[in-house]
Amino acid sequence: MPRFAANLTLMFTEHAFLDRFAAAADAGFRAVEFLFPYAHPPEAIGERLRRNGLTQALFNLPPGDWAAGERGIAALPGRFADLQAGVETGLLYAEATGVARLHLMAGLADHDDPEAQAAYRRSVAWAAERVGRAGLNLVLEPINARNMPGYFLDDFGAAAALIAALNLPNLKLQFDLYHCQIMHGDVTMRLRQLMPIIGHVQTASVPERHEPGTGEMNDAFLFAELDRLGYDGFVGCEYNPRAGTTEGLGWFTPYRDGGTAQ
Ligand SMILES: O=C(O)C(=O)[C@@H](O)CO
Ligand SMILES: [Mg+2]
Repeated sequence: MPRFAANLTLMFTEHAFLDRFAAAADAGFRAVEFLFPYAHPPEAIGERLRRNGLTQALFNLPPGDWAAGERGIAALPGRFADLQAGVETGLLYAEATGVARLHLMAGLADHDDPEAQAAYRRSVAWAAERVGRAGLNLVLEPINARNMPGYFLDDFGAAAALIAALNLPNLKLQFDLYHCQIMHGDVTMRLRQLMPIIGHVQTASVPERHEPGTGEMNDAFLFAELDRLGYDGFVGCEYNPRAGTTEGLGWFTPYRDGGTAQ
């Protein structure tokens, strides 16, 4: 039975961010994820988790200047000091929340540019080692070009090749089912092939990025496949509710009160 994590950046937006933790718990979620916690003090996030009996499944390391259009800085030459500072900030929130994995965004860069490739490899290696010293995994997520034009990490094979090349025990793949379908298709076979390096999974319908079961994929089949493959992590619900978060949770009924993954 997959352990689903409500994505509080996209779900329960009927409430202020810090009130979404209670809304997710009231809806039956036992875990949450979000893109960024940095607008709030770490203690406030930790307190909401404890108060609502929630596990923090994932969040992203600081992405640079998001409002100015940056989507991560790991592949941007000349931003290594910013990358290092961002990891230290992320670790403060990791300590406050007890999260076991952090996502490092690559940024908007040409994936064929040797300087961007070198910057990214250096950033990933350093960040993985640094978060590893705190007992955490670092995950890398390929993102499709429709949602994020120009994003550096835009291929599951490239992500898997870098993870293999660096061969770090805490460096894993963030397998977003939505992106895989859009970029490559063949989702079940890629899950089977990449399962040994998967550190986090996310779900959303394709092409609209709504609730599971509302798009072209048989999402329930994929969730069962995760069970068949022995995946014991979280599945982040990174979707935009079609019409009200709670109204759209019918898909979740068979999975409510999932397990206790860390
Ligand atoms: O865009 C996605 O998909 C994500 O998982 C965001 O957190 C950006 O990485
Ligand atoms: Mg994702």
